[in-house]
Amino acid sequence: MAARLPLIAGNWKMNLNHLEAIGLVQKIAFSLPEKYFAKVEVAVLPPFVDIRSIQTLVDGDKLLIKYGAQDISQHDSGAYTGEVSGPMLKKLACHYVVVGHSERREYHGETDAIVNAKVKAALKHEVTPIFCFGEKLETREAKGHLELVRQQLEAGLKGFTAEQVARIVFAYEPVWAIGTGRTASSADAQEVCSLVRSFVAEKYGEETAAVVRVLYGGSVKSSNISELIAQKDIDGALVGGASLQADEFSKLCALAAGGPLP
Ligand SMILES: O=C[C@H](O)COP(=O)(O)O
Repeated sequence: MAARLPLIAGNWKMNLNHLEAIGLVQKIAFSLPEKYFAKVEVAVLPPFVDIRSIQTLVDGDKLLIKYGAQDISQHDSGAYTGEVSGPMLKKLACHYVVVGHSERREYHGETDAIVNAKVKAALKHEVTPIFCFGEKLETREAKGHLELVRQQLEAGLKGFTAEQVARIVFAYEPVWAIGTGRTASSADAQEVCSLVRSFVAEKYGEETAAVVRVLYGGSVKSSNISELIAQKDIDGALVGGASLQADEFSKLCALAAGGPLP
């Protein structure tokens, strides 16, 4: 199986203005010297208004930290008030964009079809989509999580070729574990991440399945990252709350890199 570099992506959600963003990225960069980046890819996903400042910092100081956005429009341009397009993100040299986060699905009515269109827009403009999916608590309790995730994958990937799927980062985020302090057990997370890889193998071939990265997200912290990342099919984490604290996030990234702690 091809080696997959772990990815730790910090989704800041609606936190930190552009000045605070600069401070946080500087602290993370200071804590994580170059040697860590050979073993883990580190990305921050700030609010749109912070991205230009982070780009300037990363470029100016030649930082190895990557960055991206939390959403993308399915359209390239036009009368879509409040939206930000793929070409705009590309121009800011964004590496990643989160698509289909449960908070967008829940609060902004994003359907699987919209998520599919947004993943497509990201791929078109060469910004790597971090495609999110996952079940709510009632589905998990009814043991319907594997079927639901399969449906979300079918719908989200509709119409894509194996070459396109190979460029997607998958993120399994059980909604009941987001911001609740309740992490899925590593076995539960592995069960779904393994399903994702099998699904990709079945539909797009073993080679594609071997290269795609599958992240887990939901109350990931420095205290649980090692166990999660030790699972065969978990290639990193999408981190919310813990990505807002420089010390905690740097420690988490260092552990994902296999240490030593900064
Ligand atoms: O995108 C990140 C996830 O929603 C996880 O957030 P959390 O780490 O605060 O639970």
